[in-house]
Amino acid sequence: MSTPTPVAICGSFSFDSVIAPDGRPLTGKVGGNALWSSLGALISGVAPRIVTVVGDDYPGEVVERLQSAGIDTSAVARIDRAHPVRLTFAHLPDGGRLQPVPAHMLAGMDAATRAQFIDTTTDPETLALGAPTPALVPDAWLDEIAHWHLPLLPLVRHRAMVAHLSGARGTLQTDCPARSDLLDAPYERLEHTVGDIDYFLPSTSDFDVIDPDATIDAVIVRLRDSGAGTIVLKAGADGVLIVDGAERWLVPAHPDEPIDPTGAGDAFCGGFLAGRARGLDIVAAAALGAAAASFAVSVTDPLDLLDVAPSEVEARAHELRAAAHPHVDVLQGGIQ
Ligand SMILES: OC[C@H]1O[C@H](O)[C@H](O)[C@@H]1O
Repeated sequence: MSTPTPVAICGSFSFDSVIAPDGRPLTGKVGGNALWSSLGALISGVAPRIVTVVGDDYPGEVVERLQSAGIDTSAVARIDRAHPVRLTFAHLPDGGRLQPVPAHMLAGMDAATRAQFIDTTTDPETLALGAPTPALVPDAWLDEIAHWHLPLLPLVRHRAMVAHLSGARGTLQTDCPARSDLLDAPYERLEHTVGDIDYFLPSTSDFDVIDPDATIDAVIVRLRDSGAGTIVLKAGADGVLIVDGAERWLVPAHPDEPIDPTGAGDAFCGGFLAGRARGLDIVAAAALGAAAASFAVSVTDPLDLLDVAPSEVEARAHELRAAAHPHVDVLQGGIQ
């Protein structure tokens, strides 16, 4: 493997309470899009640097274990208040996901468990408190980092970070900004930034909010008309659709019965980032991301990914790369 170039991830850490697909409540888990995507990169062979914010009740052990595993946590900022980002997810047996968990799904739980299912992200102010700001990015990194990743951020923060990092040396990949911020005028809001993003990594559930009545092709065409570069569309169990210039590829998902799908999309983004840092072509990078995601769905505690050997991820990525194929249907009706 050639020496990877340095990568950085600027996103959130969180506490998550989840209803797993089998109905089990899993409460107070450490999580966050920056945590899952960093671990996705790590098990894909590249230790990233992280920019994030943690509250004073966030377990110090998490940051220490990441640092010991080779992840640079020097730009993790501690704030003097309770950790602001708490999310709740219900993963449905059919692969769907609800966030926050609706009240009727909490009805049968005891009071202590139910109390863990408070979701702070319905308040955009709280989400922004836990999100990184441009000022937290060390100046030296603007020259040193070859590839940046921004996981989901509130729209205002996403814009500020894209503006800051598009002037940096490295390439920029981002997830979709928070869907709740796109509802009124999704294309207009995305138009501000998509032209500055080298690799845009939304999911089909983002597309459902961006344009619920349109086909996947129609959304892609519209985003491309707005200046989007390469689009890498995460489609859950249907795999990943890559639209890169005139080329379209479909990378299948590894067939797993997920124990807890929380973090899969972010682990994909981390693996994809690692693949690019390792100089892989875009299809191989997506296969690496899909392999990382398949390990993420098999754990409930993200830190269990520290026990996954990059060679295991690599082997699975090879299988997925071999099964990837050019995808022409996107021009005719999408992958739905
Ligand atoms: O990818 C899932 C992660 O994104 C959100 O930030 C949640 O907190 C969760 O841990």
